[in-house]
Amino acid sequence: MTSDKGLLIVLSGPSGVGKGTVRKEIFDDPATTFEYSISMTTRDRREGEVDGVDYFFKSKEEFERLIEEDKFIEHANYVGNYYGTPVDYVVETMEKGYDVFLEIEVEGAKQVREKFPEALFIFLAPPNLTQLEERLVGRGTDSPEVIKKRISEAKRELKLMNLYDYVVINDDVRAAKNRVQCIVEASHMKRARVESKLRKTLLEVNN
Ligand SMILES: Nc1nc2c(ncn2[C@@H]2O[C@H](COP(=O)(O)OP(=O)(O)O)[C@@H](O)[C@H]2O)c(=O)[nH]1
Ligand SMILES: Nc1ncnc2c1ncn2[C@@H]1O[C@H](COP(=O)(O)OP(=O)(O)O)[C@@H](O)[C@H]1O
Repeated sequence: MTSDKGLLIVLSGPSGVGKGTVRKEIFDDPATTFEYSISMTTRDRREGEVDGVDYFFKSKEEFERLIEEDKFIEHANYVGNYYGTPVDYVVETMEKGYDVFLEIEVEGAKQVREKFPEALFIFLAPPNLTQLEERLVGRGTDSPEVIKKRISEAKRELKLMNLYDYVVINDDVRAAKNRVQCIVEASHMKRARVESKLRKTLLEVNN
């Protein structure tokens, strides 16, 4: 039985759909009880970002050494930089009984599914491709060529959404945050019900 262990929650989806925005909304809510796993990356620190808060910023050499040492649950090369989820923090936090939340791109989520099939996988989807493109343009961080590439990548990624446990449409940030929180609550209730049934069956078998 695993009831003492925390749940691993994975929020993923195409670039520009609003993963970072929804994640921030979730963690700005004092009612949120899950722990955020801070990723490691080799990308440059942006203005206002703090090492150890937004990311652990690493050199390429250091990141590759950590890959060699098997220190990641998953890692991916995204637009020329490495991103990865540190294994120790996630495992230790779940062992203590806390839920751990990952906000990662689609390739990384695929790797997590292989290692933690019991995790909760939530795909954040745009209301439509036009709005996805508008968000990428509106964010102002990518050139028109990069946006074109991200849209074509998004079309491929959207086809994978049926592999997830839940799809949340990010039409409104607050609504999407609420949906994610409800899904986590529901998953806890479902897990408790399954474990209670298992316990009953075990009692019957043992008597
Ligand atoms: N696979 C993986 N992806 C990550 C991780 N951390 C962040 N990402 C994803 O990497 C992508 C780029 O993140 P970032 O450079 O912060 O840019 P932005 O989110 O597009 O502003 C986003 O889709 C994040 O969800 C991680 O540990 N592993
Ligand atoms: N529900 C929403 N409605 C309108 N704009 C949104 C919504 N969610 C996010 N955005 C905007 O879309 C852009 C991309 O969001 P971001 O969180 O950076 O995406 P991701 O982390 O998935 O790449 C940002 O400019 C953000 O303000």
